[in-house]
Amino acid sequence: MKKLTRTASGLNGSIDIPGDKSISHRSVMFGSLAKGKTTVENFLPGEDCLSTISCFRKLGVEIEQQVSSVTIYGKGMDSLKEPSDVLDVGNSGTTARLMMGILSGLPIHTVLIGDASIAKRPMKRVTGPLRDMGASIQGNQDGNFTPISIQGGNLKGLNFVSPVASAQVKSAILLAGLQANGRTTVEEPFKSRDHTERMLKAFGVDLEVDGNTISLDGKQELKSDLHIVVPGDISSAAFFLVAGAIVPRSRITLRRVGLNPTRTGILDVLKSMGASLTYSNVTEDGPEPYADITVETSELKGVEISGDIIPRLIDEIPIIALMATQASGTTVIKDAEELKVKETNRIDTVVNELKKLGADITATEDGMIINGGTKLEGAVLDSYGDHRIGMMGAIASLIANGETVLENEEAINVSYPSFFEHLNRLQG
Ligand SMILES: O=C(O)C1=C[C@@H](OP(=O)(O)O)[C@@H](O)[C@H](O)C1
Ligand SMILES: C=C(OP(=O)(O)O)C(=O)O
Repeated sequence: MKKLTRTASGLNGSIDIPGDKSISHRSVMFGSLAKGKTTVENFLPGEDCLSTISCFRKLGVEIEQQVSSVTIYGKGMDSLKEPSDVLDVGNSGTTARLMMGILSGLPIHTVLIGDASIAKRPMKRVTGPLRDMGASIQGNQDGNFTPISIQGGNLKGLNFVSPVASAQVKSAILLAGLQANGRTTVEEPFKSRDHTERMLKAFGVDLEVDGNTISLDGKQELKSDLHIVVPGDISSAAFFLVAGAIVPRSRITLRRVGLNPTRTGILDVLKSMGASLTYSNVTEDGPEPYADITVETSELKGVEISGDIIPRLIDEIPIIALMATQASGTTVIKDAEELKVKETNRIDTVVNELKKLGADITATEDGMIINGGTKLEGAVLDSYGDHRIGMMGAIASLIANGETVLENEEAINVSYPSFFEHLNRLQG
């Protein structure tokens, strides 16, 4: 339980945004599949990414980790060994689904488990197509839920049209395709984050991207000796971007924020709502662009958020909803039913927690409607074990009258272990 209070003097100063979670996971995964050494700088030492390291260590990969510096001594895909223990993905959907793609291509037997939240997240979206490629997969409710066991190997390429815009689905199928006989193609309805495509290319994989369709030939090797610099996670920066915009008398700079266009929906929304943002030190020479972003207290107005922008800001919807409570007019969020299958049902948990603070917010089938301009009152909030709901509550406390209590705040360690340290620094 954490007691939090309103910030009187505004947020000021600057922080280095910790490494991107999606890119950190992939650096360990692809480094483990490559032959040779991969070094990673600004790795995110969050619990989710530590789960990925632990899974690959159990598969026999030597990985050194000192906080945000990681070295992976890969020996190629064929060297991954059948583990004597289950692989525990903890709270991480990305670890679960991408691992399933990798494990399906290997001639070994593995069992994947996770925490109580993972046990409720649908896996058929990956186990279905992986079975079609030839993997033998068992699991609760016909392979939809963990525990899931996989006997992989001897896959054939697949032409897969995904019903959801999901980078986890896309990546899982491509990682299986990399080990399959023949060509694999994945098409998605809208473009989801493309870190897998960018990093596989950096590892020397030949892959073709045509709009929302990605194809690759199987039996390709990943080249090694790569040094990966992970940019700051825009999904973590989002909490402070919104805090800077809604807390009176604020001006903060967030350093080296990743600006991959498949992730910058939050910046488009901040801009259309009227937030003041300035960019400096823009760096575009690596596979992933990044920059420093300065945000100041701003007058905000409500907007509609729907369609192809949704996958570009899916994890930012909780904090966008809080921002909308402080904007004039109404904000409508549509086409976001994927929120229901995250660490919690984020339509329900966002609406519940913001209502406790006095917000005028209504859940809909595929999103929420927020009437803004509300003065929030302190309340007892819960993260429900969902890091993003916890951080939304902590940022809300900065503008709510009186005291706010946050239960289960430790969930924040999943993606942002230094969150409260950064918040204290900006509070001065
Ligand atoms: O591939 C990834 O790293 C992720 C993809 C997204 O999930 P979906 O693929 O389920 O949309 C996102 O919500 C998650 O935080 C990370
Ligand atoms: C949905 C998330 O992650 P994952 O799917 O990897 O658990 C998230 O970080 O908000």
